[in-house]
Amino acid sequence: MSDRLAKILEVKRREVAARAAQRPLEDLRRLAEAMPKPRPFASALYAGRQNNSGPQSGSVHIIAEIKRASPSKGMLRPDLNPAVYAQAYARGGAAALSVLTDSPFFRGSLDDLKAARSAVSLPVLRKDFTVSVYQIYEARVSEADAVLLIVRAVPEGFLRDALALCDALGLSALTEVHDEAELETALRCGARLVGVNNRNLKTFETSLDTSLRLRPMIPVDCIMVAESGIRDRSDIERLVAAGIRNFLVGESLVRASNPETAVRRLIEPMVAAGDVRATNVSPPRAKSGASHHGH
Ligand SMILES: O=C(O)c1ccccc1NCC(=O)[C@H](O)[C@H](O)COP(=O)(O)O
Repeated sequence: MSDRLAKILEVKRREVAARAAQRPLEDLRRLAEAMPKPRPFASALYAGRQNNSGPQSGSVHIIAEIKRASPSKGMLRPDLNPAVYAQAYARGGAAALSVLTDSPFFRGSLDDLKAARSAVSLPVLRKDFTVSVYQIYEARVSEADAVLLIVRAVPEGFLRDALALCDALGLSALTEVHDEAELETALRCGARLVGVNNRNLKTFETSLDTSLRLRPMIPVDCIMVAESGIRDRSDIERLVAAGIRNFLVGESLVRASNPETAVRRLIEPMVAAGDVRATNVSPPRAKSGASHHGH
């Protein structure tokens, strides 16, 4: 794999091995198994039938991301305070949070995840490059409610085992794919929460067409999340029109001058195609720290 993801994975494997040398897997496993139950992550998202399309069926659910930097864009917001952002996203009506815990490429940490999670009552995804079960136990011990599993980053056998482990620990697993073959692998391994990454991890280019192309292949009993490259309301509307309801949004929220308003703007009720856009639509009222999306 001679691409940009391969370099990240090389660093990640070394990093995890170094941590495992400090704290053995067995210790971490015991701690993880004694943790209180995670917050439900998958059920905070829209789980309606994926073929139930049309601009007005179902609401928009945002997984709002916390990241200070990224490999594709460099520094985004180096002084970002995770607790402050978590509260702003929750007030804006986010359904869940995603926190980058990778340090070398995203300037994140497990402490960021803990700070964000303890500031709100939303479920939180540990966004990292999972290459070892060690990181899944680590996520649980750090109170994550969900982890990311990137199909392209791991062998199929590991993906199957990782999904089973997440299940046993009560963690949701967001299984990320970028093309048809990866989607088939994810489904074969039992993934039911599927993230379609619009970013090509070989080149870092993004195209919303990836989500539009793969959406019809997602079985109706799966929850789909469109990830990456979602800049504004018009991008959401384009994807909603194709029946997509769950979105993972990072850069555009982190860069926004007001992250609370930025989330709210993305989830405002849609008007039917052809209608004149209402200018006085009231923003949804979300209690601080709680998702307004009840299921
Ligand atoms: O964001 C990157 O540059 C990146 C590069 C390589 C691997 C992963 C990367 N991002 C992780 C993510 O999944 C995104 O942060 C997430 O989907 C949000 O994307 P965006 O809204 O485009 O920030």
